[in-house]
Amino acid sequence: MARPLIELKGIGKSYGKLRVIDGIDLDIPRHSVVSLIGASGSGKSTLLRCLNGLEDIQQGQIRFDGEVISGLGIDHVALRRRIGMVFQSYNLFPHMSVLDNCIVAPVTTHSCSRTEAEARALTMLERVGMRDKAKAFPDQLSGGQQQRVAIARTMIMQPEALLLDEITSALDPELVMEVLDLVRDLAMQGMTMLLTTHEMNFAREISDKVCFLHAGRILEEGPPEQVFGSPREAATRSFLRRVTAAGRL
Ligand SMILES: Nc1ncnc2c1ncn2[C@@H]1O[C@H](COP(=O)(O)OP(=O)(O)OP(=O)(O)O)[C@@H](O)[C@H]1O
Repeated sequence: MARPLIELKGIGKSYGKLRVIDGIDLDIPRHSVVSLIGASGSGKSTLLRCLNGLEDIQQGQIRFDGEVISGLGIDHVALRRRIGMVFQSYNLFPHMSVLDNCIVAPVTTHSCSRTEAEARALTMLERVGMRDKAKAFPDQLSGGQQQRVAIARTMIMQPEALLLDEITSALDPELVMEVLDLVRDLAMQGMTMLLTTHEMNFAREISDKVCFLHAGRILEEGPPEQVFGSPREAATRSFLRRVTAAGRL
């Protein structure tokens, strides 16, 4: 069997006495989409942040394409080129045009020349339907458009995997679909993705595997039809009842 692109083994993470990640094992095969679901505070974002080195882990090991990427002596700049991350708040630089936002990382990390970065950025902006806004500034864009630019900006670094942390949570409902459509396209093109979402129907539709996190552990994982259709654990059922009542499933 092919080696998973991302392998988490026995991951543990605490903030002081608060145990936030409590022994997580997870394999993410290349070209697959894995969704983390669970109540607020269950550790979903923290796990993503541990993966691209924004947080240290205290136990366990993370491998990316077989290479250990947790612990001391890791080049996080190089790592973040390989593992892109998109956040709930788009984090675009307000004083820079869309195009400049997209080229700032490749140019400052010298991963390519300005000319090449601009060419790549325009191609990527075309792909996310934002090429005509290349000269616009972030405050001239809707939230959905800003998030599409943020995704383009990450994709320009040609990452091998994408971490998406609640990328539609800050959006008005009518803008959610345009961002989810883009993520769906990336999945169809074979991008490996680990995402956290409160959009259960989206997780159900797009994921190869869904993991239900509860108090820092993966309490249940499986194909979406199993986790959503016939959850084994009482806590999963209770969570799904709550999201159904809230109209999210
Ligand atoms: N920097 C920090 N310092 C202290 N505690 C933190 C920090 N970041 C997160 N936590 C705590 O860790 C726990 C897990 O937080 P995390 O953001 O990973 O949850 P989550 O499942 O992503 O929640 P949500 O769905 O609300 O985004 C929470 O109890 C949170 O308060």
